[in-house]
Amino acid sequence: MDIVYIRDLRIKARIGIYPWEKAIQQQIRVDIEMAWDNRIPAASDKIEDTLNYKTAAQRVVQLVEADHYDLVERLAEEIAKTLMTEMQVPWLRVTLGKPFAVKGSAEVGVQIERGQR
Ligand SMILES: Nc1nc2c(c(=O)[nH]1)N=C([C@H](O)[C@@H](O)CO)CN2
Repeated sequence: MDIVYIRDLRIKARIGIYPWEKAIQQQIRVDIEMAWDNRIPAASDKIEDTLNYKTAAQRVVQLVEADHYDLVERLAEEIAKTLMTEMQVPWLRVTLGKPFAVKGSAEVGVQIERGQR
C-alpha cells in the first residue's frame, strides 16, 4: 500500500490530567500516515479518487477542538477511529505529541497503529 501523510500538524488542544491543564489550551503536534492505493488517483488525476489530506487534517482539528481529553492515548484513538470510519482508511499510524509537557524533553506522547496494511 502507498501512504498519504500529514506531518507536524499543530493544534491548540484542551488536554491533560491535571486541574491546571483543564483550564488552558496547549499545543499538540500530530503526524499521521494513512495507507491508500495512490495508483488510482495517479491514473485518473481526480481529487475524488484520493485520500484527501486537507479533508483529513480539517477533521482532525475539528475533533481535537470539540472536547477536553485527559490522555493523549484517548485522543490518538479517537483520531484513528474517526479517520478509519469516515474516510475508509484501512491502516494508519498516528503520532501525537505534547512538546511542552516534560521539562528537558523535546516532546512526549504516543504512537499507535490500527487496521490492516
Ligand atoms: N502515557 C501518558 N502519560 C501521561 C499523560 C498522558 O496523557 N499519557 N499525561 C500527563 C499529563 O497530562 C502531562 O502531560 C502534564 O505535564 C502525564 N503523563
